[in-house]
Amino acid sequence: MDISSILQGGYQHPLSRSWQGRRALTKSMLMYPIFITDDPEARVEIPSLPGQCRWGVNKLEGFLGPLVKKGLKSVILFGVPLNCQKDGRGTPADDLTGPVILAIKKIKELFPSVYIACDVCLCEYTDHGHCGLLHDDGTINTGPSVERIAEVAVNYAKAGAHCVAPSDMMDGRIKAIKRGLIDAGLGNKCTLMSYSAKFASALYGPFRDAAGSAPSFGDRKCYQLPPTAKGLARRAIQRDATEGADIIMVKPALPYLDIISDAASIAPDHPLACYQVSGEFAMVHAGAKAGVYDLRTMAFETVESMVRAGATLILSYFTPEFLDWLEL
Ligand SMILES: NCC(=O)CCC(=O)O
Ligand SMILES: [Zn+2]
Ligand SMILES: [Zn+2]
Repeated sequence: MDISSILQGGYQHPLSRSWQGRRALTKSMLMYPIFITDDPEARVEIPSLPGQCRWGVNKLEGFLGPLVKKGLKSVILFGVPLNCQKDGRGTPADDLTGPVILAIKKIKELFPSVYIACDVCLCEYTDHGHCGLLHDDGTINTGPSVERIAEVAVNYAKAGAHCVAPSDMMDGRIKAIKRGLIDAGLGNKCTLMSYSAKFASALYGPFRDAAGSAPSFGDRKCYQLPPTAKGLARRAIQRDATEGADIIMVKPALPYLDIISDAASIAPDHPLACYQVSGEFAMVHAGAKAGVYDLRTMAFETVESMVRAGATLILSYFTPEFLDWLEL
């Protein structure tokens, strides 16, 4: 089967079907990013992300149960391995006994209605903290990086993930992952959500504290997009749509509303996601704490601006609050 022939990966689940239409903000448009660590009993607060914790798999029932009751529809999992041997190729990423694969299975068993996406990247699992494999001189080695990232994505899909979401920004990974899913018989069973336009932003700081994924040297400017690069973002969105992405994502969200709007016109027939990242969430909280505005009003204003720009799916740490605030 050819890559461009596969559409069913994007609507195999009732929730991913709902993302194929456009509407006002509802609970089903929110995807909650959660951090899973390898101590099964962990519940460790993340100081820079108010109200967010690193969770062990044995705590997921107590954590997610009340949210599912309030209408939580989907989560995106980030692995935070603290007790594993990291190496140059991110071997622990798809360890069958690692936190992500265990959490996929646990959440499926406990909450079969919850749609499970997995962030796919190597930075949490490599000893150098970069998102791909490196040459000896420290630059990205694209071919083997793409191969490894596709392997991890397919292994998450095999473990039962409804959606795999590569955030590494290596050229060619969307095509390779789609090919890998098709070859594994999962092309029509797993959604491929591409972090297509991921900018090298100052807003990822709290996430890097949470996930322990700051690079040990250098930065990510050679693979994440320069904040001024509207043209590159448009080309990346176009390319990923052509390479077989089922959902396009823009990240961060608030400083890049123009890119969200561009994506909506470049790929009008795809669901469009945006990620209100850790630094955006922390900013909304900090402003509210300083008395600049009301937290709830500002949370709505930011997320509704993303919907207005064209987003149909929003990854947000405010998801638990929105489940209280929204009727539907
Ligand atoms: N792949 C995830 C990130 O790089 C950061 C997200 C955030 O700052 O919330
Ligand atoms: Zn990464
Ligand atoms: Zn990342």
